[in-house]
Amino acid sequence: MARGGKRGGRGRGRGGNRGGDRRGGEDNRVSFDKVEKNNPKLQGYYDEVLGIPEKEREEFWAAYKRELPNSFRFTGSKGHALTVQKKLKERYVPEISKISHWDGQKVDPPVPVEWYPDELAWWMTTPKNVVRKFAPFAAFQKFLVSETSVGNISRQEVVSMIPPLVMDLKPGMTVLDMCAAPGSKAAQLLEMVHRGEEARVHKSLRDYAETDGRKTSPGPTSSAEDDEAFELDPTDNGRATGLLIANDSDYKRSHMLIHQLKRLSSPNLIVTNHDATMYPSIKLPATPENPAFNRYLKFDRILADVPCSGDGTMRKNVNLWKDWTPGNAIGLHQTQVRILVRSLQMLKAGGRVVYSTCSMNPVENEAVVASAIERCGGLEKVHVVPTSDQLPLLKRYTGLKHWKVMDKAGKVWSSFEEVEEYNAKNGATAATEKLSPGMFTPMVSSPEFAIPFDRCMRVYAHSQDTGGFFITILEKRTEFKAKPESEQKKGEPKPPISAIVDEIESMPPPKEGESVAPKIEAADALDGVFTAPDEVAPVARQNQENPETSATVNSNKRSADDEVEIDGVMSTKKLKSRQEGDEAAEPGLEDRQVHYPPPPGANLDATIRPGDMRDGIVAPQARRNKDHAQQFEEPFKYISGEHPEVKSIEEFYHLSPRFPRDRFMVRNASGEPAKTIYYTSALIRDILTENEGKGIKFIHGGVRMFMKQDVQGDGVCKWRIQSEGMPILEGYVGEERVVRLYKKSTLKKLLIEMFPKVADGGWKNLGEIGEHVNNIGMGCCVLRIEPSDDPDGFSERMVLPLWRSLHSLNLMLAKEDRSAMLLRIFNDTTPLVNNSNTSKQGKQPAPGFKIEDGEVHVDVNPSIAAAAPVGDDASEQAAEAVVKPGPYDTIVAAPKTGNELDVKAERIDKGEDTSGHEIEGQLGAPA
Ligand SMILES: C[S@@+](CC[C@H](N)C(=O)[O-])C[C@H]1O[C@@H](n2cnc3c(N)ncnc32)[C@H](O)[C@@H]1O
Repeated sequence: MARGGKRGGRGRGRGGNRGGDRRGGEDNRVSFDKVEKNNPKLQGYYDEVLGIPEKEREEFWAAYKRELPNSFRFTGSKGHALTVQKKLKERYVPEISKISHWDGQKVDPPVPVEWYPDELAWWMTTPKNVVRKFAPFAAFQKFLVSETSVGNISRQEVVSMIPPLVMDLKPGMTVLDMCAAPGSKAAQLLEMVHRGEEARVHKSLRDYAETDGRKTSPGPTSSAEDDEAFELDPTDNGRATGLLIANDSDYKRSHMLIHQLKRLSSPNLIVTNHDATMYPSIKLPATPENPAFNRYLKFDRILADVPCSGDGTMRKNVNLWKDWTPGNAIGLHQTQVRILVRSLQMLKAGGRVVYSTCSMNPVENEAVVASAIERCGGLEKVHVVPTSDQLPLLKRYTGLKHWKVMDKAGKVWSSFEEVEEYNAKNGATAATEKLSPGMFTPMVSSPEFAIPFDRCMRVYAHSQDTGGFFITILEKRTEFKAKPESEQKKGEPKPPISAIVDEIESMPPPKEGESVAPKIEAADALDGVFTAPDEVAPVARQNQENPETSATVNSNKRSADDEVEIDGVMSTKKLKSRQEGDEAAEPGLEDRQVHYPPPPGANLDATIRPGDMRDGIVAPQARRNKDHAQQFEEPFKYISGEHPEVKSIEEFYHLSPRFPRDRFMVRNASGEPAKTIYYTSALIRDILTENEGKGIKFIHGGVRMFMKQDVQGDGVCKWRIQSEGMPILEGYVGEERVVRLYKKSTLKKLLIEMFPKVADGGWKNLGEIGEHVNNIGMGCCVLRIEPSDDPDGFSERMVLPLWRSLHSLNLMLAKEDRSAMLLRIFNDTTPLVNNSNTSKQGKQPAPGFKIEDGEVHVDVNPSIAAAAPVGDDASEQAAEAVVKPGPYDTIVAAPKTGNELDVKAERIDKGEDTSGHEIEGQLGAPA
């Protein structure tokens, strides 16, 4: 597809509706055009160091001056996503191809990104906000929004898709994403952890169907593909056994991450909130096969997509043209090295870390790779993996072999010796004292020690109409002891203490009766810096060193104040002064402009948890200490398979013995199932259990499997299956609670009509399922939509939760999911009909909402707005900030334009007599 200059001009012409937003917010396109795209310092430096051939330079800079194409990705691990991809090809591409520009020229429809496997990534030249606002794109826009909200599509910039693709991640692996928010790459990684799972589980169910006396869905009895998929992760009846830990040090961004990843309903995911430079070691339980007392989790794959100056994103973050300063790269270099070193430490030998930035500056790229390799013991310990055979259709440049460094005052230096000479002669300046040897091209005594920078990948805007990116793959050859940072300067934060942990971890377990203390002393001696009180010292130590990102306890409900007192580490007062001190002391902070900055208003108390906002009142816990309230997390408590509630579920749903009973979890201190029962993989259970109360900040884990429901009638199970847990559980539910549906017309009726009547002969209007649902006992059941050859039949299999109440029936689906399915399967946008009694009284705004001038407004703390990434282009995939206030299942605040958010709140209908509310509104973010 011809890409390049034409799209910018065309987009401008088609901008339509410019400034026509109801709140008069400024159109993004206007601001893109307004910013002057000329910066002699930036352009001069990159012309000098990047080695772009003279004849390409004009094209190079011209590309950075255009807006980015609009791109999105289908969720690879989900069968539905492929159906959605088919819809794009068969319905929307032909429709878009008919749209013309004002000059009569046809619009370019979306096309697959040529280098992305399986046509799962697509892009189009028409800019995002033209698609959003220009009427002929309305149906396509609706499709994108609804499929994004249900997790079948992710909006993501194409270069950002590269790092996960080169990780060679295989099902069954343990993976860590060090800096994961807002989560577009983490979503890709999670999809890879689950690759082949649907086919594997299906095969396993089929293999055991006869033994277990269960029916499986129609379809081929076995396929070579299924067998192949099975081999990828064969244990645990085909369920994925791998793990993704997605981490981010920014609490609010971590919640964006949770929202992004929750759409994938993975029981193999944990989200943590730690400073990656000191990422804590995660303990594993001793097992009969592995009795070591000090077993720590090591990873097969780690992504270090580090905070960076982000100048590769100028096409999106247009203000970088005027705000760019070389001090940003200088200020971030050290943190980047630390994150990479910590990543390498936490890898298994033979494991791989992918290091990436969206910056072009060698100080953040090749220099970081070189410094980290050097600190980890050189090329003998860490291998730079060749990349020339990866993604052959992706055009890229190799890494730089030599580079110069621009200091924050704009002076360019060739070597650190040159800086030292200058300092010796003239005295160090504020700019030169920030430079360190690791930022420069490494000097090597012999060619075999030379880092093969040609294996690094550099992607530039002009090559394939993308943003800029840097990617390197490192493989850990053997364990090593990282060298301490040599150039520790006055005022810089202490080096990570992680080295000591590695020493402790790699020690043999104590013999019976032997104390652990000598091991720790020995480990202390190795580093000579720290005294580790026990094997979990890293976390406690990190909490002391970095109170800003610490202080969560997982075990019980305590305020942060309590926590500090109970831990006896520091008083609140001390903690506060330490925080202030830390902030002031952090080098380079004053001139550092980290890409992906906190969203506007981030210093507000932006963290709202369940209950916080009920009736618009901030919960006492959140009020008590506004700085620390955000750090409270409910504990993760596993419940026994023998628990009476689990037994009641087992009995009601006739659960197969093949479904594990030892992975159900609740999130409250009492450990009793109150409202929700979650499910996790076995490895996640081991991790959450083994590390409970040890200070690791787990902020998300588990898929909601059962929700408690008010029920009428004897023998009705009060635990309904949540739709996100349905795909995991459904194959193991007994026939007694299964309803099968084959006709599109039946499903369409169930999607459009909420609570269709069953009693008083109403079942006769429900077609093929009428008789069955009339006779089935009350409560939750599994609706299996089976494929068939019938002209009114389905080509794909689907499973949905269904609720049978005394008089009626209801699909337990959020309205947005119903609408998305109606659109996808029937190309239908019919408004939904609610047959429930209370809904007939009209839509009543629930507490926290008000209607003004015919518009519904969400009466929420402005911090909701602060949590949303307004103007934060990092969250390319329509980043939405989700909070969970009051009685609502979801509140989604999505960036609109300027300072505005679209806010949508939804409560999923539960049972017959409670009507749901779905209210949309707008919320102005604080100026
Ligand atoms: C480049 S962004 C990551 C983008 C993300 N990988 C994605 O694909 O959506 C860098 C992230 O690093 C986080 N961050 C900054 N410093 C960090 C640190 N010391 N430890 C962990 N995360 C950090 C920021 O909050 C930001 O979310």
